Amino acid sequence: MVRYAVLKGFYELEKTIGCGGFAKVKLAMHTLTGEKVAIKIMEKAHLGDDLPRVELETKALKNLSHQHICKLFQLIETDTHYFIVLEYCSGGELFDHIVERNRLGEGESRSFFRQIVSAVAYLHNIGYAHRDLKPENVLLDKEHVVKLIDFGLCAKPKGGMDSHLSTSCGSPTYAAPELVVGKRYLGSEVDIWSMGVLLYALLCGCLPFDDNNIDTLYRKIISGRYDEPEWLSVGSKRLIKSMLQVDPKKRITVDKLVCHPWVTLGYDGPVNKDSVYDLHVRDEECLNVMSQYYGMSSSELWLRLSSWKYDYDTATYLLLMTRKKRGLPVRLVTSS
Ligand SMILES: O=C(Nc1ccc2c(c1)CNCC2)c1ccc(F)cc1
Repeated sequence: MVRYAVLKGFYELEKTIGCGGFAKVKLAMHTLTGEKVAIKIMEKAHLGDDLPRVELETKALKNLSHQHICKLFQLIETDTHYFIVLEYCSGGELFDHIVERNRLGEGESRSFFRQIVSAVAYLHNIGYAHRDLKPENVLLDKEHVVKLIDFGLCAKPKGGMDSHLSTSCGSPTYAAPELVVGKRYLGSEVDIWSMGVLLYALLCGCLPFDDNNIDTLYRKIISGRYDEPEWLSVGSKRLIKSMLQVDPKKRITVDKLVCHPWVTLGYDGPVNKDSVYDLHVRDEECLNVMSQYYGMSSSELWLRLSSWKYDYDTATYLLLMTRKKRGLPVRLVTSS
């Protein structure tokens, strides 16, 4: 097991649970709370021009607090590595869940899709676009609640959500036509297209546009033509069609999506895009447990925590709050 000195005593590293392009994700245990976390480890020397993505992701994650977005607990930088400590999503990738079952029924697809729409609507509402929505970036926690990850390509256009972007990014298979042809595009519109691809994958168990040859794949995306398996209901076909519109101006908007008839069928209303958490809430019980351990007053400890340095104290506090939300005892593991 490769040891990282900076983590010693704070996290116990366990197995590798993911290997992305420039990052490795390892399961770990936060020593003071005993809680499982996922640590995204990146070697600076291997990052090259991907370095700005790390800064973008960490900057975004510090501002995001939503029940369907993977939580950031701590940021660690050494001379040679970045470590991003995140919420562990023990249910793994939604993609694997779909493949295991071949495809999902409408009810289960709708449940997952509503959670994805909730997270994306929240992002757009605060001025972010994800820009890399794909099944691999939709994880499930142990209760199979959706958690969006990988904000390495998200954008917060300076001019707000109505100003165009031009960086070509994301995976071609899920990329909108305007992105693929290199036109300037709106982050919100490409996210809608990618969610259309995600919904298709949920309901059909395959991708609407797929080909091993990249040029053929581009041609399929730009054509906007895809198969409609016979098991798709009229309602789901209509919704997918409204999202996979080649002309971004004809594409459904997220405000229409949250109250679309197919999305709300069987539910008592539109998708709730608000976060159920406030970003930096003061929780007396968690503060008391930590202040006893640190031998200082709650107010003194809150003074340190409320600057949100995303250091080990931030991680301890946020993980105690996670335990509390799960109805687990709010306690620290003092015996070493
Ligand atoms: O928890 C994560 N991944 C994860 C967790 C559990 C399992 C997997 C990935 C994949 N195999 C099944 C079990 C995870 C969390 C945050 C992140 F940015 C990247 C990955």
